[in-house]
Amino acid sequence: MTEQQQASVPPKGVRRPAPGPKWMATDLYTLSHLDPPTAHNSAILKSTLANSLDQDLPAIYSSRAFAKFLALQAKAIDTKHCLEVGTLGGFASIWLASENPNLKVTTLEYNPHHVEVARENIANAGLSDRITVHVGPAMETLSAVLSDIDAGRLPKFDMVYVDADKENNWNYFDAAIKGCRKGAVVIVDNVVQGGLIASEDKPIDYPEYVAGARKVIENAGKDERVTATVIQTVGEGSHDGFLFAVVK
Ligand SMILES: C[S@@+](CC[C@H](N)C(=O)[O-])C[C@H]1O[C@@H](n2cnc3c(N)ncnc32)[C@H](O)[C@@H]1O
Repeated sequence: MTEQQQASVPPKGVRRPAPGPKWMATDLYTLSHLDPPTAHNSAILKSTLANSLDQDLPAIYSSRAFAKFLALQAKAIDTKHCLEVGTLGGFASIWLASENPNLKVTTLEYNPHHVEVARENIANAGLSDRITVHVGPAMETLSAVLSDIDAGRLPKFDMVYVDADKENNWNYFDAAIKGCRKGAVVIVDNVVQGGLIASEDKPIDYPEYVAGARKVIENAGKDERVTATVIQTVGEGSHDGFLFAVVK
């Protein structure tokens, strides 16, 4: 191992190592070609992030390339109804709906300030008729949404994106599947945690995030309702990854 490589190895127990310069440069290069400022939704997404920052929301939105991946995945399976758990300022929701004109998003958020900013961003994007934000702890609002699906007031989910309190990953996954159609895709973000899921190193912070990531991976592996894999990612969002499951 060279000195430079040694210097780039993060200290033990770090869940979110600083993004390597090559990861960042690669994201910037690919985004500049595949998601240029002339893209149809570029101005809306830029102002969503700027307004969220201005109103003190934490910068924990999905990375730009990953949010577009979600929107393209929704397009690939002709998603009409997508559930998002964890809205923040609405960045991923706005990506999903702005890229897919026939898609409706149901998104769940418990922080009233995040909800207020998200609704403002969604209205500015002209998407209030297709993105519905439910306020409250997601296990409670999800239960109400599932009742609406059972009663036929809402269509089943074609796609689910879980990105909230990581300790509840499995609870959201398990509950959301009950509202999914066969062939639906369920994506759970941040399940790699800088590789700590496969390490004996103790996380220096948020050990419950690592535990929540392991729990959803281990339970999904035993769950007859789905088939799943995990894809690791690096980039502006550090070293992490997502669980990708298809409902049988
Ligand atoms: C990582 S952010 C979501 C980012 C968003 N998906 C995006 O890409 O723009 C996680 C969000 O989940 C919310 N959250 C955390 N625990 C929650 C809970 N129990 N119920 C509902 N929302 C929750 C947080 O307030 C935060 O806004």
